[in-house]
Amino acid sequence: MIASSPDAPLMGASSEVGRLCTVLLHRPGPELRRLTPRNNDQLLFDGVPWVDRAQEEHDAFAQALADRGVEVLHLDRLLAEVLSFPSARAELIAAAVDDPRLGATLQRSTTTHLSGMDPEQLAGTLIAGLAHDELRGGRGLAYEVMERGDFVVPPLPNLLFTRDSSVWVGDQVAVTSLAMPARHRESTITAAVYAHHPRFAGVNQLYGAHLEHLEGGDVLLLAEGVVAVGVGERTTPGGAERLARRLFARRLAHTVLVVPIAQQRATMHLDTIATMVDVDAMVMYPAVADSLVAWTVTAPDGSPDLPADDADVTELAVAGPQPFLTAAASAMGIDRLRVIDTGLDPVTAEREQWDDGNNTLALAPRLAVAYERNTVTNAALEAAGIEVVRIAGSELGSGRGGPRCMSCPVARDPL
Ligand SMILES: NC(=O)NCCC[C@H](N)C(=O)O
Repeated sequence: MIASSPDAPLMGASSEVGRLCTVLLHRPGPELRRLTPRNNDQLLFDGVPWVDRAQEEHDAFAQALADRGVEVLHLDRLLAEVLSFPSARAELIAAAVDDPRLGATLQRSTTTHLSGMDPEQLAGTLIAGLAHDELRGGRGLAYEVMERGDFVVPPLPNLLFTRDSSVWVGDQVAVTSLAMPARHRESTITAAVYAHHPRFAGVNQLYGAHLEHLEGGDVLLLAEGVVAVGVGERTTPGGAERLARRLFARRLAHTVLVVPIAQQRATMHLDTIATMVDVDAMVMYPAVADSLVAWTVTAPDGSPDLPADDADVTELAVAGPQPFLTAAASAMGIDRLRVIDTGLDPVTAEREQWDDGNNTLALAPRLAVAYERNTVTNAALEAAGIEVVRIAGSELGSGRGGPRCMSCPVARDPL
């Protein structure tokens, strides 16, 4: 039986750079072995990774965090633990078969199959998926018509990128609403873990998987009370607006900067082009540094008591657009937000942006984890006084995500 620890540290985060205390990771497993040249595009990978090496790289990432005093939580273990609770099992099995491809008969036989599993097996199957030929006792028209290699329950190879399916703001957690069909089910897992695991007992959920699309990679906590939200391929303006209302209603932020980003794979999230490495510094793709703009959203004047989360009648105050760097510095109350460039020349910058050179994970002010391959960006970071913890990512990077994407901070010290 699992129990919450009375010694568990306080949870929550109010910045990108406060000392990282606890982080949620997911070690890639059998779900990555499902990737083939036929399905990798649909499953949002740019290739077919060498899984053993990806696991070694991830283990080294987790170790680098642990070596610096960070408590590492593993999503698959938390999931297996909550699957000992009947309500969590029922929720997650229902989510796994909630797929219009299946039809009622196959949904029933899949539910029966999954219900017979112990928590460990069920956690493994919810993540790695269930192929047609692994389903004993499958029935129904859809089952007959499917090919042997088809998935009754598709795998979740992008669970590796724990950043996107939940994000903490203050002491609350936003379970997000992922835009791409290949990732929808991920947030049913994070929602169940936060709702049922004793470790998170009493934590308020700030957002939900059924709401407008919002992904954690688009949410940057620039400073206490100041949240930047990228809108583009993944997060919609509607998602940014809903999050802003909720942050204001719960007094978790006073300003939300809404930042349009190009709707393309290379810039799928705001954290693919910029991340914080110090209280007043970001590493940023230089090609966007001058053109990036922000709309500044604040709670309406004279509303000290915003009534409830979704008081949709409340008009938010919206100003802009302004250059992002100007709007951010002003909201953060600093003279200037310093920018460290990814790359040196435009071609190197483009290559290192693609390889997640901007996607750093700060462990504390001026201490960040980065992929070793981005040598020019890392040298620029060091020249600017940032200590860089280098990790290998040749295989992990084939999913197009770096150290920030692969981590969800659960607790950071306040600055
Ligand atoms: N925050 C991030 O940029 N996460 C990386 C997500 C990569 C994943 N293959 C995706 O396309 O969603």
